[in-house]
Amino acid sequence: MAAGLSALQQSVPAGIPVVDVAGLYSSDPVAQKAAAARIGAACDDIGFFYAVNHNVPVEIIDRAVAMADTFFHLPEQERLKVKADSNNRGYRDVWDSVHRNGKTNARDSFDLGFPVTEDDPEVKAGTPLYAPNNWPELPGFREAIETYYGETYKLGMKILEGFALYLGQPVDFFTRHFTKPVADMVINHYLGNAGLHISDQASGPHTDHGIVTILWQDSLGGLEVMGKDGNWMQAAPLRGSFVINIGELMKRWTNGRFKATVHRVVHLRDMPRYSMPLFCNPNFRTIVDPRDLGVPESEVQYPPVQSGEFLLSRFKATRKLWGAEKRSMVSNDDKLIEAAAQ
Ligand SMILES: O=C(O)CCC(=O)C(=O)O
Ligand SMILES: [Fe+2]
Repeated sequence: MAAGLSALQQSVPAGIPVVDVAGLYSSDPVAQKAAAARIGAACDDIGFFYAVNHNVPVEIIDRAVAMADTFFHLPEQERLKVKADSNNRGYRDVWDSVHRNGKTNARDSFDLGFPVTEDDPEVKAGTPLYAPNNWPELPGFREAIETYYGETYKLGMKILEGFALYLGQPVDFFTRHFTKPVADMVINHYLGNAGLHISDQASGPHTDHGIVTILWQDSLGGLEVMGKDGNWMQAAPLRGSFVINIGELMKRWTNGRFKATVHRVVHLRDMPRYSMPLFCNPNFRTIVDPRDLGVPESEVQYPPVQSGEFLLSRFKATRKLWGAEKRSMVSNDDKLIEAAAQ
């Protein structure tokens, strides 16, 4: 069963639109364009929207969450058997991700990527960010998470088709760069602990690094998005929806037209919170250049970057496993992030 429009009846903040994406799956070009127009308008405006009618079966989401919960209840020594290296595959303990104020984010996670094998040419060549996934010996875990990954990945590709239509490009303008994508998924487990202070943010203020994020969050809330007025808006959980948001690479590709908006997670409750973002990023060597979208030379705000190198620079600035000491964002939004982190 796909998640339905009943979600629309639930309360969501005025600044974050709810978009019915069913048109993207239609063979009718009018329906496709209409969905793409709503998606594009949201990305031009705040860079965040809720996607409903997205074709990801709720049973697959529920199963992934249940298996994630089982994994995070394993004894720490079991979780550490699949400890992540600097390829973002496996278990990352609370120590790894650092917040702007020097504190660690109050969460641990399980990370995986687009499936590749040991004998994949990129893996053999040692290209960063390509590595086989690092699965725990937990019956049912791999199957549930791989299935979830596959379904949300399909949604990500549909959304990229919507972006292409909206921007007047061939439908595969973005997806053609996703033959071996650096599309990492993270299962976030926010510890939750009564007595945490607001500065112990579960996830400090940040913008996402890549093209587009497909985020599932549980029913506890805590995700906050910075509004244009500088105030935080609660991105309240909307049952059956995904939160979709634009990252820095897509902002660059669209020459600043699509917004990569600062967000954070504040979770001060005495119970764990789960979220599962899928970060849709293209093949490592994709060149992200606003001129490809017809931006005249004189108006180009962002020089071309190689997607993989750009992501690496961001990981190095934010993750201890990659050498970061204190979060220092490589972003035009640095001032905003600084202000938000006070
Ligand atoms: O947990 C959430 O709701 C958001 C997580 C997030 O923003 C991220 O992992 O980039
Ligand atoms: Fe994020």
